[in-house]
Amino acid sequence: MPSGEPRREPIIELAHAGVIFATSKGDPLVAVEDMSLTIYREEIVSLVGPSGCGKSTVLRMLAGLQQPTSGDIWIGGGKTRRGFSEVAIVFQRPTLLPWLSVMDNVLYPVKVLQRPTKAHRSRAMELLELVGLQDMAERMPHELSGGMQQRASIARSLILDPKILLMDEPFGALDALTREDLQLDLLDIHAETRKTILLVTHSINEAVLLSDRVAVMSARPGRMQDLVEIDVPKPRGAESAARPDFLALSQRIRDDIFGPRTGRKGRRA
Ligand SMILES: Nc1ncnc2c1ncn2[C@@H]1O[C@H](COP(=O)(O)OP(=O)(O)OP(=O)(O)O)[C@@H](O)[C@H]1O
Repeated sequence: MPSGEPRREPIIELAHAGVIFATSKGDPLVAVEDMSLTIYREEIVSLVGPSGCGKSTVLRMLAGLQQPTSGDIWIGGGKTRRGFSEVAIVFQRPTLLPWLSVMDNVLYPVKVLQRPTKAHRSRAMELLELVGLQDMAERMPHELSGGMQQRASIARSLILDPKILLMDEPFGALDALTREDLQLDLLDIHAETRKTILLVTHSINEAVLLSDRVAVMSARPGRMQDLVEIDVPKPRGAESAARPDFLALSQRIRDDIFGPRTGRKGRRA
């Protein structure tokens, strides 16, 4: 590392982590095998790979929702999570509680722990501003579009000030234009909050646009296949996708997943 560059501090470490499920038939299913990856504080890392390769399983391990059956996981330097504030997760579907207003949904994680204070309310309002929903605080979830609901979910995920945001295909259920909008908003949210973000996505373009590094997993059993440093200059925007370096990185990831193209018609090998 060149002198003068800040030392990168690991915040997530997967060391030879694996998960074997018992299927309903009783057979073992190796979902993730020998997965090692270090993620540094304030990074955005995307996890990509073929369907069923174990991306969500890795995320669930880091969220504490799935125990590794082999290997180890460290979060924030410890083997066990120290509290709610370390990790928050955003799913593909917004998962707002339909009987609570947007403000009360954002405050919900606080309410599970204690009575929200004035400071919590003003923080919730700041977060709603951050995601562009400041005028929607008193609305009910059904009055919001899908994109707005996902913005509210992102605001809610930040209310306990987690160190790490785990996002499982967070824009996968949105139309293409809303998706683009939220991708760029996520870059703004990251610039403001400096959270470490691990993003599972099926979109190579999204991974390259948003990430510092892209971890490519092999087909099941999922292992680390490639770790791609995304050195496309920041700040990035929609126009970044036309840059030759962006296109070359996207192609490398595509080749990792599908194999290189061969022949005049560009068929895969
Ligand atoms: N609870 C479970 N019991 C048994 N098998 C499971 C369980 N959860 C996941 N699997 C299997 O583990 C493998 C990995 O699943 P996972 O959802 O992690 O993959 P993924 O890469 O996120 O998939 P996708 O890209 O399609 O969302 C799949 O074959 C899946 O069927």
